[in-house]
Amino acid sequence: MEDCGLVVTQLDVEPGECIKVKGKIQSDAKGFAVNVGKDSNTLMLHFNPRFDCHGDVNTVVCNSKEDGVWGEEDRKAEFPFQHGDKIEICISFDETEATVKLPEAEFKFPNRLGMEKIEYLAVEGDFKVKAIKFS
Ligand SMILES: C=CCO[C@@H]1O[C@H](CO)[C@@H](O[C@@H]2O[C@H](CO)[C@H](O)[C@H](OCc3cn(-c4n[nH]c(N)n4)nn3)[C@H]2O)[C@H](O)[C@H]1NC(C)=O
Repeated sequence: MEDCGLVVTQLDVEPGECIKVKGKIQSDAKGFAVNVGKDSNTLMLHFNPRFDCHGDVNTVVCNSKEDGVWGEEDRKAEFPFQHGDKIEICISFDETEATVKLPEAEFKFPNRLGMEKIEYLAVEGDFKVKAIKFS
C-alpha cells in the first residue's frame, strides 16, 4: 500500500475538534489507513483497517509513529467494516487519547506523543475519499 492518497497539511486541529472523513471502501479492498499527526513521520494515530493484508484478516491495527519509527501495534477486537461500505470516520483527540468514531463503533488509542494539535491528515489504500470536514 505505497501509493499516496489524500494528504492535507498545514492543519491546526485542536483537542475536542473533529476531523470527519467521508468515503467509500473499495469493493475489493485489502486495507486502508487514515493517518493523523504532525507529518508523515510523526503520527499520533495510524488507523489501519485490514481486510486481508500484512497477514491480518478483518483486523483494525492502530499504531503511532515517532521520527519515522513505528510504535507498538494495537489490534482491536471489533471490525465494523465491509467491502463497498460508504462510511464517515470522525477523529478527535485530547491530551490522553485519540478517538475514532464510526456509526456502530468507537476506537480509542493513547496519545503516546502527547500531541497538542493535528497538523497532518493522510488517507491511504483502498478507500475513496468523498469529503472531509473539520468541526
Ligand atoms: C509478523 C511479522 C512482523 O510484524 C509485521 O510487521 C509489519 C511491518 O512493520 C507490520 O506492517 C506494518 O504495520 C504498520 C503499522 O504498525 C503499517 O500498517 C505499515 O504499513 C504502512 C503503510 C501503509 N501504506 C499504504 N496504505 N495504502 C497505500 N497505498 N500505502 N503505506 N505505508 C505495515 O507495513 C505488520 O502489522 C506486523 N504484523 C504483526 C502481526 O505484528
